[in-house]
Amino acid sequence: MAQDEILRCHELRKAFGDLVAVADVGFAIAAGETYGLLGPNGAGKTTTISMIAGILDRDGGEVLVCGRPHGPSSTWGKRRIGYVPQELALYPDLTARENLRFFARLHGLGRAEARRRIDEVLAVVGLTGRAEDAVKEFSGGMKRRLNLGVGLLHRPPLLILDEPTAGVDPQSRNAILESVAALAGEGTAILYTTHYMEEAERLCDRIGILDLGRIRAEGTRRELVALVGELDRITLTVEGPRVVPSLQALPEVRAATGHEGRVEVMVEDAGRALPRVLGAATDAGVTVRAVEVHEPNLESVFLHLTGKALRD
Ligand SMILES: Nc1ncnc2c1ncn2[C@@H]1O[C@H](COP(=O)(O)OP(=O)(O)OP(=O)(O)O)[C@@H](O)[C@H]1O
Repeated sequence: MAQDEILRCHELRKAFGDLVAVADVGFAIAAGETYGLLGPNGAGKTTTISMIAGILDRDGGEVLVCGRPHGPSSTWGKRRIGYVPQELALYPDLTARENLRFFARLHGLGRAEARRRIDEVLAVVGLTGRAEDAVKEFSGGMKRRLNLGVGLLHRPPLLILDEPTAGVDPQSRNAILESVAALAGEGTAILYTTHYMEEAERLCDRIGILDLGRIRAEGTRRELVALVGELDRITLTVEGPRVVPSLQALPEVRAATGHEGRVEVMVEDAGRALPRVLGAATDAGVTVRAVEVHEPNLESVFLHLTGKALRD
């Protein structure tokens, strides 16, 4: 095990009757790393993380939390996991602070420690100003933020989030994404499931693409894009002599075409190629009026790997 490895799972399997929900899933997450499980509805995300959290019996495979085997009967592992389910687990008649106090007691936090920790958690999820309000008066997004706060009370080294932004307003979504990034910055290992590719791209260091209960590919966004052979596209709006032949001569350029003052250049890595492309254009005596860079996203990777769109 790598020294800072917080989670490792392999060969996870789960069937519901004849339906194989998770066929063979494995990955590892280090401290401070955010791992995204990206897949459409029904791909097996919730089933996978429920087995990892130890709230669902698995048919096969292994889960190690901080190096120790973990399962439904392991309280050692559960103390190291903060699991935030899709469904809200809050008492609507209690205030935010009272809810947190209740769950802090369940975690066995002492009175003084609980008070300190509740204040910290309220700040992390951006609800300090609403701490004394009853949860039934909260918006859906605020309830989701409090739900996240409950999962943080015991300072778990591993945080598991099941589509934490599904159906929340943009302000709460942003607050949740910022909280998650801050927690990762403090060293928490985060397992994040989503079918929003923008969130996976923004938050996750590595992404596993899950389809029909299997991880079809894994890596950083750039690695995944490279894996399926997608290229970046640079579009130049130009004035002046023909520039396409000198662009085609650059080793970074896979293809270049031009039409009516617009030149399309295909490259592997736009960030690296752009200075050379602009330099070649200037050398050819061309004035560049505008530059646009289009990087292929995870949606196209997903389509490539599975033949279907992420969102139905
Ligand atoms: N308790 C259950 N009994 C029977 N089938 C189940 C059960 N839980 C999940 N399934 C099925 O297993 C498959 C995977 O479901 P799962 O909830 O893990 O997917 P998901 O990727 O989390 O999807 P979503 O984004 O909709 O939550 C689906 O076909 C689902 O209908």
